[in-house]
Amino acid sequence: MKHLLRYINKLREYAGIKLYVNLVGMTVISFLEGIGIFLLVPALGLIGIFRMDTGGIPFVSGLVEPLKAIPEGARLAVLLGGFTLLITGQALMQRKQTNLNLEIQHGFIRYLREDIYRGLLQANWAFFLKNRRSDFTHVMTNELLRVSMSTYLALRLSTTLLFTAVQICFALWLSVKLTAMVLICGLAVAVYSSKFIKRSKNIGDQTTELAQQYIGGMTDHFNGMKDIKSNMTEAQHLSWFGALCGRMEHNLVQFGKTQSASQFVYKVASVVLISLFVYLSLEAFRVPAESLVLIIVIFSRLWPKFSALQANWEQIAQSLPAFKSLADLERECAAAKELDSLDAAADGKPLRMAEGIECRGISYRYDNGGSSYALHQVSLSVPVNTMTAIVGKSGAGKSTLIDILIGLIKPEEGEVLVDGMRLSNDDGFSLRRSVSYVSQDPFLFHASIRENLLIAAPEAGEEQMWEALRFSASEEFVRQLPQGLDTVLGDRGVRLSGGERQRIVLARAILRKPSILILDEATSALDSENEAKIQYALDRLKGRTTIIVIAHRLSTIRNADQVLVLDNGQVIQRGGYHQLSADTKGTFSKLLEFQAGVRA
Ligand SMILES: Nc1ncnc2c1ncn2[C@@H]1O[C@H](COP(=O)(O)OP(=O)(O)OP(=O)(O)O)[C@@H](O)[C@H]1O
Repeated sequence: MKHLLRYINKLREYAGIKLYVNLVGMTVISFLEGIGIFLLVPALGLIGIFRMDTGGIPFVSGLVEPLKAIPEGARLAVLLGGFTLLITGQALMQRKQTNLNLEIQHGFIRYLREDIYRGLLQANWAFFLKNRRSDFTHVMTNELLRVSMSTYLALRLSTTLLFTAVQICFALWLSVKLTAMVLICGLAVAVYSSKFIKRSKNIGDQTTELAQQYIGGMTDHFNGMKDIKSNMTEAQHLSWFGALCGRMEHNLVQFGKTQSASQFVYKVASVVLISLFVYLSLEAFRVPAESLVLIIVIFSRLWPKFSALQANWEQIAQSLPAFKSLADLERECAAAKELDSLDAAADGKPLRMAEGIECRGISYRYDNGGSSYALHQVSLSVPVNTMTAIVGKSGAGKSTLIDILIGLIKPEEGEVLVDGMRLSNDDGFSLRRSVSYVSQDPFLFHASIRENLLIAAPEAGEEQMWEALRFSASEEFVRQLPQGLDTVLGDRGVRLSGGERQRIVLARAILRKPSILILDEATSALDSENEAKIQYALDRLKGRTTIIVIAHRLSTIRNADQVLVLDNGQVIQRGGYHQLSADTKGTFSKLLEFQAGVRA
C-alpha cells in the first residue's frame, strides 16, 4: 500500500494543477450525468406522462418547481431543450476531460520511464554486475505500465468514492432507514468480497514472476539465436516457451475468473437487495411512491458504482507487486547512485595525467564476503604515455583489474592513486572521461557506422572519422560498403564480421582522442595483416597516450614497455617483454612456449 501512495504522490508531483482540474472535471461530469437522470422522472411527472408530486423531495423540488411557471403547452419543448443542453454540455466536458486524461496518463508513463532510466544510468557498474539486464527491461515495460495505469485508476477510484458518498448523502436525506439498510448490505458484500482482493494480489505476484521469466527468456533466446540454429535446439526452446505461455494464459484467465466471480456476487446481491428493498418500502416503511422511485433510481446507479469500485480495487491489488518491483528498483538504483547529475557528467572535463596510475594492495571479491578473490593484494603502476600489457590465463583477474583502474568498481581493500593522489568521486569521473575502453565484447548499435562513431565524439567531422578508420585498418572495407559511412550495421553490428566489428569499435575509441586507451582482447578476431597494421598504429600512439592492453595472443604485446603477468588474482611477474621472455623459469616464457611461433 505504501508503494501505491508513493506513486500517487509522484503523479501529483508530475501533473500538478492539471491533475486536480481533471479530478474536479471527472466529479462534475458524474454529477451532471446524475442530475440528468434524477430529473428525468420528476420532469416526466411534470408534463403529465405519469402522476408525481415532487414538492416534498429536496433538491429535486428546487429544480423542478420553477418549471411549473412555464405554460403547459411549452413545457415539453423547454424540458427537452434543457435536457439536450445538459447532456451536450456534459459531452463537451467529457471530451475535454478525456483529452486531459490521456495527456496526464501518457505523460506520467513518460515521466516514470525517464525517471527509472535516469536512475539506472546514474547507478554504478557494480549494480549492473549484480542484476540481470532483462529484469530492467521487464520493470521498464510491463511493470511500469501496470504501475502507471493503476496509479491513475486509484485516483479515479477516489473521485468515484466522492461521487458515491454524495449520492449516499442524497439517499440518506430521502430515507435514512432504507439507505442504512443498503449500506449495511453493501458493506457485508464488500467484506465477503475481500477474499477476491487477496486472490487478485496473489495472482498479481505470479503475473510479475511470469512476465519477468518471459522477458528474461526472450532476451536470452534472441541473443543466442545463432547457437539455437546451429545446434538445432529449436524444439527444446519452443517447448520451454510453450510451457511458459501456458502458465501466463492460466494466470490471466484466473484473474478474469476472480473478477467475474466478484461481479457475480455483486449482481446477485443487487437483485436480492432491490427485491427486499421494494418489499420493505411498500409493506413495512410505507415510503411515499415518489421517494421510492427516486431511491430506486439512485441505487440502480449507486450499486454499479459499488461493483465498479470492487473491480477497480481488484485491478489495483493485482498490480501491487508491480508497484513493489518498481519501488525496489528505484531504491536499489538510489543506493548504487554514483552520478548526481547526468548533465554535469556530460559537461565535465577529462583528467590530464602527469605521472601515471598506481594501485596499492588492492583486493576485490565479486561475492562480497566469499572466499574467492578475483584480485588479491595487487600493487602495480602504469606510467603515463607508456604501453602496459596485462597477460595471464583466463579468469586470472585481468578485466577486473581494468575495471578497478578506471574506477568502474571500487576495491575492497587498497587504493588507486593517480599522480600520487587518491581520487575524489569527481576526479574518478574525469579519469573515465579521459579513457577509451574497447571491451572483449565490443558493442555496436543498430545504426549507421557514422552514427556509431559520433556517439563517442559528437563533434567529429568527416575527415576525423576517416582518420580514425584508417588508424583501425578499417578505411578500405568501409569505402567498399555500398553506403560507406552510412551503412547500417544491424543488431550489435551483426552485418559485419567479428574482425570488422572490432576495428570499427577501435576507430570509435580513437575518435574520442583519449589520453588512456584500454584494449581488452580488442584485436583477438583480426587476421595477422590487419593486426600488424594496428600494432603499427599503436606504436605511433606511444609517448602521447597511455595504453593498457590485455592480450592472450602474446605476439601483439612485443612492443609493450611493461608486461604484468596475473595468476589467480595476483601479479606473479612483471618487467619488459624481452626481460620476461628471457626468464625461462617464469610463467611468461611458459605462456610463450604454448603459442607456436611466438618464442622470443
Ligand atoms: N560478474 C562477475 N560475477 C562473479 N564473478 C566474476 C564476475 N566477473 C568475473 N568473475 C570472476 O572473477 C575472476 C576474474 O575474472 P576476470 O574476468 O577478471 O578474468 P580475466 O583474466 O579477465 O579472464 P578472461 O581472460 O577469460 O577474460 C574469475 O574467477 C571470474 O569467474
